[in-house]
Amino acid sequence: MAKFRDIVNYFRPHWRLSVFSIAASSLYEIIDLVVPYAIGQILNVLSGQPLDKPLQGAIAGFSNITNYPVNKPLSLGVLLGLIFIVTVVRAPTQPWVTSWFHWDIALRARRDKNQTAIEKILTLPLEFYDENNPGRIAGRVARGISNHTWTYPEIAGQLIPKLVRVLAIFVFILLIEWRIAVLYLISFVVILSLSFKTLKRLIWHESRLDKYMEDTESRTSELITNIKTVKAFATEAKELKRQEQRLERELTVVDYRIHKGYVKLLTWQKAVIQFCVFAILGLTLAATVNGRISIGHFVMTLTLSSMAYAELEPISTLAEVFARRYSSMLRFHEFLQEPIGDDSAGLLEDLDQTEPYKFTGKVELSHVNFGYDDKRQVLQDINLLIEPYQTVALVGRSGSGKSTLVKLLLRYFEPQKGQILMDGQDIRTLNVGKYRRRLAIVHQEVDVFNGTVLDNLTYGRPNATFEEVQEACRIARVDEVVQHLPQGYYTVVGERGVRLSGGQRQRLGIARALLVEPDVLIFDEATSSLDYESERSIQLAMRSIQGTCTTIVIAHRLSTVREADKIVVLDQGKIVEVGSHDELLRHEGIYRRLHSLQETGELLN
Ligand SMILES: Nc1ncnc2c1ncn2[C@@H]1O[C@H](COP(=O)(O)OP(=O)(O)OP(=O)(O)O)[C@@H](O)[C@H]1O
Repeated sequence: MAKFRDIVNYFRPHWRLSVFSIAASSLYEIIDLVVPYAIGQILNVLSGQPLDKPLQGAIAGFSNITNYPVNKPLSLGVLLGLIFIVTVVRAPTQPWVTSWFHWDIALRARRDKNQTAIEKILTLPLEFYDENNPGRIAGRVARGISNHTWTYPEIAGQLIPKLVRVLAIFVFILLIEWRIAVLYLISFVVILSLSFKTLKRLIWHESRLDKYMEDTESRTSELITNIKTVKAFATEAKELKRQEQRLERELTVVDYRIHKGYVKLLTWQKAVIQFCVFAILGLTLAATVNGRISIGHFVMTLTLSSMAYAELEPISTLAEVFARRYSSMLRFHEFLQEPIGDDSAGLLEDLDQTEPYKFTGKVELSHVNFGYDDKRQVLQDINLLIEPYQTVALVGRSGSGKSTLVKLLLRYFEPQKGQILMDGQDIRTLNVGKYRRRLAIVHQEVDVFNGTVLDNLTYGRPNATFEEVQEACRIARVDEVVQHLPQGYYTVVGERGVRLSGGQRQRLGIARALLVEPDVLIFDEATSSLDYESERSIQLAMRSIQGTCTTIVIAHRLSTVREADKIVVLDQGKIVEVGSHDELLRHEGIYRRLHSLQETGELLN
C-alpha cells in the first residue's frame, strides 16, 4: 500500500536543495511583513507616538554612524529605506532563489521517475500485463508523474511558505497584544482543522474517481487495440453507450461529491474568515481606545491579520489541488511497488559487457507442475528430455498447455514443483537475461517496432553484419518480401511505416530469431497464419535449420511437424504420447485422431 511518505520520498534525492529553497521562500514571506510593520511605524512617527524599542536602537545606531541627529526626517528616511530594500531590491532576487529551484527539483524528479517507471515496465512479470492493459498502465504512470511535477512547486514554493507567513504574523501580533493573538490562533486552528477533515473525505471520493477514470481509459485503450473486432461486429454504438455511462459515473462523483464538497468548504470558510476579521477589528479598536496599543500598531495589526486571513483562501485552494491529485500520486507509487520477479533485477544489467552463455541445447523437464493460480494445475508431472540439436514438436488440443510449457522454458513463469535443466543446470540458477539471450522464439503474432526492416531484423543482435542479415533473410524467405519494398531493407515499417502482412511479419520474426544464432529455437505456431505457399517455404526454412540447434515447434497443423525427431502430445496438461510421426500413427491415440481429422476433415470423437 502506497502512503503519503512515498510522495515525500519521491523528491528525497533533492532534499538538500529542497530544504534550502523552502527555507528561502519562507524567509521571503516573512520579509514581506516588514512593509506593514514599517508603515505602522511611519504612522507612529507622524502622529508623534514613540517607535518600537528595537527600531529606536537601530535609528540611534544609524545616527551615530552618519552623525545625523535623531529626528523625524531621519526616522522616516530609515523606514523608507527599509521598505525600499524589502520591495525594490528583493524583487529580482526572489525568482532565482525560490521559483528556479522549485521547478528545477520537480523537473529533475520527473526525469528520474520516468526512468524508474520505464525500468519497472521492463522488469514486471508477464502476469502483470495479462491483468493490466496498456491504457491503464500508461495512464497511471503519466498522471502520477505529471501530478507530482505540478504539486511540488505548489507545496514547496507556496503552501509551506504561506503557512510560515501565517505563523510569523501570529508572532508579530502576539508581541503587540496577546488577546488579539489568542483570537487569531483559535480561528486559524478551527478553520484549518475543519478544512482538513473535509479534505480527508474528499480525498476518499477522489480515489474513487481515479479508479473510475482508469477504467474508462483502459476501455478506450482496448477499443483502439480491438477496433477491428468492434467494426466487424458493428458494436460502435454499444461501446459508445458503455463509455458514456462510465463518463456519466465519473461526472456524478466529480461534480456532486467532489466539486460540490469544495464549494461548500469555501462557503463556510469565507463566512468564518469574514467573521474573524470583524472580531479582530473590534478587539483591536478596543485595545487602541483603551490606550493599550498605538495607532501605528492598530493599523499594523489590522493589515497583518487581513494579510493572514487573505492567505487562507490560497492555502485552501492549494490543499484542494493537492487533495485532487493525491490518489493518482498514490496509485503511481502502487505501480512502482508492484513486485518484480526475484530474478528481474538482473534484466537491466548490460549483458554486452559479460561473457555470454553457450549451451549445447539439451533441455530436460523433470516432474514439472505448474498452475497460473492455486485453483488449477495447467501442467502436471511433465517429464521430457530434448537432446541437443533435436527437433521436438509439441502438439495437442487447444488449452492443453503447449504455450505454457514454453513460457516456463523461457522463465516467464517458474514451476511450482519440479525443475527445468539446460545442459544439466537448473535454469533458476542462471542469469535470466544471459539465459534468454541463448533462446529465440517466433510467436504467432510477430511484434514489429517502428523503424526500418533492418532495425527490426537486428533487434536481438544489433552488430550483425549485412551478409549475416541477408543469409538469415534468405533462409526465412524475407528476401522475397524485401525486394518489393520501396527502400528495401531501409523501408520504415511499423506504426509510421509500411504495413506488413501477417505472413511477412512471421518471416521477419523467423529471420530475427535466426540472426541471434540461438541454442534453442522455438516456433510458437509460427506458420499457422501463413498461406500454403508461405507455409511450405517456412517448412523448408525450418528443415534447413534442423540439426543446427535444438528446435521446439508448437503446431496445430500436423503437416509442419511430420519431420520432427520427436513429437510430444499434450492433453489436459499431461504428456500422453511421445514418438515419431510414424510411431504415433501406429498407436491408436490422440495424435492419430488429430491427424486423421486434419487429413480427412472428419470429426472424430
Ligand atoms: N496468463 C494466464 N493466466 C491464467 N491462465 C492461463 C494463462 N495463460 C493460459 N492460461 C490457461 O492455461 C491453459 C493452457 O494454456 P496454453 O496457452 O498453454 O495452451 P495451448 O495448448 O498453448 O493452447 P493453444 O493451442 O490454444 O494456444 C488454458 O486453460 C488457459 O486458459
